[in-house]
Amino acid sequence: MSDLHVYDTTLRDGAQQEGLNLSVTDKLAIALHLDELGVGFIEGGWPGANPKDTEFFRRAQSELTLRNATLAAFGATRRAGGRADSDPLVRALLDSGASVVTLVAKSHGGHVERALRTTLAENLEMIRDTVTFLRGEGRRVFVDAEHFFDGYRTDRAYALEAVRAAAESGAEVVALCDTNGGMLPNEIADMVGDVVGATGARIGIHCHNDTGCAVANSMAAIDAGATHVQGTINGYGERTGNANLVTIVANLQIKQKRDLIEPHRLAEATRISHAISEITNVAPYSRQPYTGSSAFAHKAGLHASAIKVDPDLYQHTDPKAVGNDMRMLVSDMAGRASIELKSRELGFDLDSGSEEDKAKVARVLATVKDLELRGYTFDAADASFELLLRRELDGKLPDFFDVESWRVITDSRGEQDALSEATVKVSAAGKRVVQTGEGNGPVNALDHALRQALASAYPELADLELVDYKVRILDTEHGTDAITRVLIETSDGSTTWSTIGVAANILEASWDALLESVTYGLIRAGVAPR
Ligand SMILES: CC(=O)SCCNC(=O)CCNC(=O)[C@H](O)C(C)(C)COP(=O)(O)OP(=O)(O)OC[C@H]1O[C@@H](n2cnc3c(N)ncnc32)[C@H](O)[C@@H]1OP(=O)(O)O
Ligand SMILES: CC(=O)C(=O)O
Repeated sequence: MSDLHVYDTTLRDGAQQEGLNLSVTDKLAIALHLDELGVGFIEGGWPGANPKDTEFFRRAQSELTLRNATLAAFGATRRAGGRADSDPLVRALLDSGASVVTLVAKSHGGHVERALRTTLAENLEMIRDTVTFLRGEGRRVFVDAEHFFDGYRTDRAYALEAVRAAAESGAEVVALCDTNGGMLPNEIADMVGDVVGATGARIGIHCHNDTGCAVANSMAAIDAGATHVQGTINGYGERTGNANLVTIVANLQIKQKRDLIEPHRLAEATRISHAISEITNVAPYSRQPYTGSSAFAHKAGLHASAIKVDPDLYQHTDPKAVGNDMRMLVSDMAGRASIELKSRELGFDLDSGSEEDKAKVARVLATVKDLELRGYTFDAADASFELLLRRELDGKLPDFFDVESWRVITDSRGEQDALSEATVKVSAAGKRVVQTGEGNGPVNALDHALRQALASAYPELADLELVDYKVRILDTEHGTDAITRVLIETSDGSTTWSTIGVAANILEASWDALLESVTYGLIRAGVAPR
């Protein structure tokens, strides 16, 4: 295994992201995921700065069993003019019970004078005193040299003195921080190379993504001699975020063949990245390198036709290495190969080379292109594509129910919120049902009425839930005559699927998407028409 430290700061710097708010229980759960991923260090927060982080470290001592990682407590050097042994925040670091303490220290002369409002000499003394004290108390100490690169530009000698002060006092690592995130890879490489040579200290790197270069900057620093890298899961962090640690690890491990974490752990990266998104309640970024749902999704027909021969022709690596999957997207950019591969993904073999299969593929392709011209978008509605495919292959879909009519009214009374009421008339399992349903909007009311009407024939529908509803007006030049596209996302508790409806009338488009959602749900549940 490589001796490069993989240091995660999701629970501290990641939690500095706007809108991201973690409870102690959330933090404990995320720590377990990070440990499973195989990171070396987990920075849990700043004990003493807020009761939540203090509580996290208290509970971690009895409730958190880490198999791979070491927990680190983050804090600052002692206050100017004080003493480390009596500084309440430094003492809180000791009380946290963490065996590793990471101290943020100033390394930029301008910040010392303007933000700390103390002298350059006193700042060096704050570093020495705090590191020495914590080392004396048996802690491993890492130092985060804040604003290092900006400081190096304005006063290289002082920036290096700060690194030496930390290292000579016993800091095991001095992580150079691009705190404002404004650096570029070539500058970082030069500066890190210089610091490694000039100080002999073990150097780490901590980058923010304000230039969109956080990962590239971290990689450049490692190339230049850094042996400790900090980052966060999903690139969470203040402003535009921190370096995405999974991207860095995957790059180093897959592209540069450095053994950082065991391959079976890297193969859990996509699942863990998404599991952490669930806890943070921040929607996963689909275009995230390696772990995003679009990271290995292919839309263009030419790509699909080459991928049919060999996936490596249009993929930089095997998605399985990070636990992701290749996906085919079907749209008006599809070709025959896209349909064949997507069908295979859905469990239909249209790839035999027979004339019959070729004709089916051509028919599906023509239908997709025609519908896309009329406003459909199947790459966002996988379930509707599967229904289209089944319709084309079997001639029709299973005859679960017949719709006689539907109607919806919305009324507003005085100060009360507007309420919608829908009536649907359907036949299923040999019975005609007239059912009303209420909702806070017309689609919600239609969804309730439809599923209640079908409930006795298909109790399986009770598990379905409409989780997202998106409307887009196409061709807005025509004002109210424009076409409406509705995408509905439905969940059965374990899986979600998307269906589409397109019509001049928003309710008709919504109704069509709802019917597809229910039909797909019944097929998925393995139900036969009753
Ligand atoms: C670059 C980074 O992201 S570092 C991590 C930043 N994270 C956070 O700030 C989140 C947690 N912070 C907090 O809860 C609070 O800011 C606390 C508890 C740390 C301090 O709160 P307060 O005592 O109310 O001080 P306040 O936040 O206004 O100012 C910070 C103080 O720390 C001092 N300080 C800043 N950096 C350092 C440092 N590296 N070493 C020592 N002191 C420092 C500042 O000069 C200021 O001192 P002052 O009170 O004498 O003016
Ligand atoms: C320490 C830290 O988070 C920074 O300088 O960005």
